[in-house]
Amino acid sequence: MSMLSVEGLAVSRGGLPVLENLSFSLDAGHALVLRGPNGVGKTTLLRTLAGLQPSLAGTVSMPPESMAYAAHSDGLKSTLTVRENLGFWASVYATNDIEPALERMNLQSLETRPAHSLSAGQKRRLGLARLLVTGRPIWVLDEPTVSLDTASVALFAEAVRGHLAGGGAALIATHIDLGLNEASVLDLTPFKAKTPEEGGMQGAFDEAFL
Ligand SMILES: Nc1ncnc2c1ncn2[C@@H]1O[C@H](COP(=O)(O)OP(=O)(O)OP(=O)(O)O)[C@@H](O)[C@H]1O
Repeated sequence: MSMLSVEGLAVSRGGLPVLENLSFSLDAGHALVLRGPNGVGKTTLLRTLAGLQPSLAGTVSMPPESMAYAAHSDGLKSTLTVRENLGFWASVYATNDIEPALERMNLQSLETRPAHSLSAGQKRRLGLARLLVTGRPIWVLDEPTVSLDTASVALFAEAVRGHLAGGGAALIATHIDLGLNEASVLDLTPFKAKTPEEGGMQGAFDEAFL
């Protein structure tokens, strides 16, 4: 059964249509990676799914309050420490235990540091740790690995695997190889679009390896 179902979706940015006729679904335990060149509309699609802007057409179905969205910005409170930031988000989402998130994103040694004093990659690890305290099953992630070093990318990929193994799902726009061999790919590159007759779904949904 699908956690997220998108049918005939059309999205716009700055008043101009960007993508149209997108249909795909995301099941529990699965990850879908969004690919496509700069400007094709990945961020616009994710913003629309997250409810930050209206669609032009189509439907998006998911259980209420099931999505956690991580945009380009880390959404951190700069004067709060790492631990306080996660505690803040845990209170927003009414979840309790932040220890697994601290551990999973390797933040224990930084927990007393104010967020403004962190490096870009450390901030990004904290921003991603926020996902773990939301308790939300559908992760929608826009370029989550920006600023991360190789070890942190692997840490993040492991966190995604853990999330999927726990029955969650993830939609991830990324230009890099996350090493998630089990993920499917939705390639938005216009010339790569396959017709249903060629074996593709609407939106050029294509089973592939990363
Ligand atoms: N704030 C904005 N106002 C108007 N147009 C915008 C705005 N942000 C993006 N656009 C335009 O909307 C289109 C889709 O942009 P979008 O950011 O969704 O692409 P993307 O696939 O996420 O790109 P990237 O890989 O560079 O992040 C582009 O043509 C872009 O120039």
